[in-house]
Amino acid sequence: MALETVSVIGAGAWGTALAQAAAMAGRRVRLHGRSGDLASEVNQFHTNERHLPGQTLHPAITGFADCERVAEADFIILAVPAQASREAIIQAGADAFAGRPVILSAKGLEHETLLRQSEVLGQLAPQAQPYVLSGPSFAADVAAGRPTAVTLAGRDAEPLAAALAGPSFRPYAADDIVGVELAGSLKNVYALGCGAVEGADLGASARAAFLARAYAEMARLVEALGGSPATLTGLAGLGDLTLSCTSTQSRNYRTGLALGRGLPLEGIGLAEGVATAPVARDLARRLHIDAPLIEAVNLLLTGTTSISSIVAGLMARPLKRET
Ligand SMILES: NC(=O)C1=CN([C@@H]2O[C@H](COP(=O)(O)OP(=O)(O)OC[C@H]3O[C@@H](n4cnc5c(N)ncnc54)[C@H](OP(=O)(O)O)[C@@H]3O)[C@@H](O)[C@H]2O)C=CC1
Ligand SMILES: O=C(CO)COP(=O)(O)O
Repeated sequence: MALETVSVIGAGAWGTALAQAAAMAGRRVRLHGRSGDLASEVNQFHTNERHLPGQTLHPAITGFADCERVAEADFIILAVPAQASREAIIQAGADAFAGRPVILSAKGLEHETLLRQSEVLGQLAPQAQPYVLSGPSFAADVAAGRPTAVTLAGRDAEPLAAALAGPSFRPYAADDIVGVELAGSLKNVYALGCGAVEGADLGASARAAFLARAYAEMARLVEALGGSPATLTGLAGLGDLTLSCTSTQSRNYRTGLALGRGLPLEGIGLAEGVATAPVARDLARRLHIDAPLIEAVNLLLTGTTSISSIVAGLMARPLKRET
């Protein structure tokens, strides 16, 4: 199957960065945003100042203002926020995805339906060939050509990984779509928690403890939901959890930081963990999986309980063996 041209749906930070990576890998890229102004900016000035300020885009990227002609490509990358994917797929039309590899790159679970991104795609466009791209990768780093390694999961993912690989972007092929999707979504919830630990000045020891117990909790959930805990040892698991739980470049971490400090959340931008946290909590409860950190982050987000009470509750849980 030819993999020369790619349509990227969503011209935010991540869609534009992935467009850049694909162009650097030698692909011809169609970048589909919602606004005509953005398409003109990409085509005239090779920039996307709103979402990737200061970055010059590769000349092989062409901007488009709508989703109507996404099918004019060998494969598709979906890069709108998780809660907008359904709308974006419907707008493009199921036929656009039929028989094509579709790379899902949003890191979130759908509110109300509790679905993973590949399940949403499967519902709306069952003929699409789903792949999931995840791992430790800030848009600004990828777009600027800083070395980045990610996981690309799906059936026979190697050719697609090769189509996106460049000198600074290294996708590793994998099989476990469920584990990779869950890891990418859940790390955002834990990044909110780690940010709050930092914001409330609970100390580096507390943050490391949160990270380690988050990893254990994530492994329980991934296994119960049909993914492989082994996936979590890789880029999409440990890699992204570490990045997002320790870097102020992460919007989820910064959102948690602001919550921990009792500051307003304006200006931080999209934090997928806020919408995914209640979904993760509902999935865990439904499966009777012990997920105290996800419960704690949800409590934090409701704003009804102080951080010190949340922490006291966690520390007072019955003692248990570590594994
Ligand atoms: N930024 C990053 O470093 C990374 C982000 N991701 C993931 O990528 C996903 C997107 O994040 P990111 O690009 O950063 O977010 P941004 O806020 O930068 O951009 C979101 C983009 O989606 C568009 N959009 C929003 N709603 C819709 C809709 N209903 N239909 C079509 N387009 C829509 C927005 O359009 P408009 O501009 O018109 O509002 C915007 O272009 C998230 O799930 C995130 O977790 C993954 C790895 C890294
Ligand atoms: O997923 C990311 C890095 O891998 C981006 O994290 P944020 O969405 O928290 O900024």
